[in-house]
Amino acid sequence: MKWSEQAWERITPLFNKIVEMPFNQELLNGTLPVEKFKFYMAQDAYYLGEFGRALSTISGRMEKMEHILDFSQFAAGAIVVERALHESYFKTLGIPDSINPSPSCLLYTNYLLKEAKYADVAVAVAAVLPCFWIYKKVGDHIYQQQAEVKNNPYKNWIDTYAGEEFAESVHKALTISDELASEASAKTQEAMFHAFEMASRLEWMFWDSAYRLEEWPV
Ligand SMILES: Cc1ncc(C[n+]2csc(CCO)c2C)c(N)n1
Repeated sequence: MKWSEQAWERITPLFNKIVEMPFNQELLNGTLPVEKFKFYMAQDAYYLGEFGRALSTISGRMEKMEHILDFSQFAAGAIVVERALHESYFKTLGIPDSINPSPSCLLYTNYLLKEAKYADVAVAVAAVLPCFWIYKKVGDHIYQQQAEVKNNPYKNWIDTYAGEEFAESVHKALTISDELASEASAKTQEAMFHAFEMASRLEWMFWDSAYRLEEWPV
């Protein structure tokens, strides 16, 4: 079995929980309170900037030229999405430009930046993979079901993760993960599973924190 197939098996119970989260259910049926969507958007803009930085770091650590190019294209993709958010949702929803990251957002981005810089590069790739793969799977799930929902105010957002271009990036990220895993020691493969599971858990926390409008306790 491929590394990625085993990795998905490990997070399947968590993925099922993610799909059932109130944030995603209400996004899908269009009833998500706009305050929660705004909070999510603002935090996601911060996330995307840091995610782009982590992808650039990984790009520079890659051995194969093709992988350097792939990861720099992923990095550019994340920043382009961030820019698009600013041009569309930030203006229409009135989100301020300066964003303080929530505890969960900061935990997630700092975890990715730490892995990108200090972990074995195969482990760093495993840490950024849930961002691609879980969004693709959640996006596909929501996209299929929302066809029945009329006038969903969140339709444009849902559509961004159901596109062909995004599907291609996910496929590339998966292929690279499996290639690096096949060249890695058993110990490194295990560390890759751990990073993949940790980042998947942090994806759950990111949605949960948006739904709770998470604040710093002090
Ligand atoms: C918390 C959070 N996690 C994942 C994504 C999805 N995502 C953002 S950029 C990118 C790759 C672009 O090349 C993907 C898959 C998100 N938006 N927010």
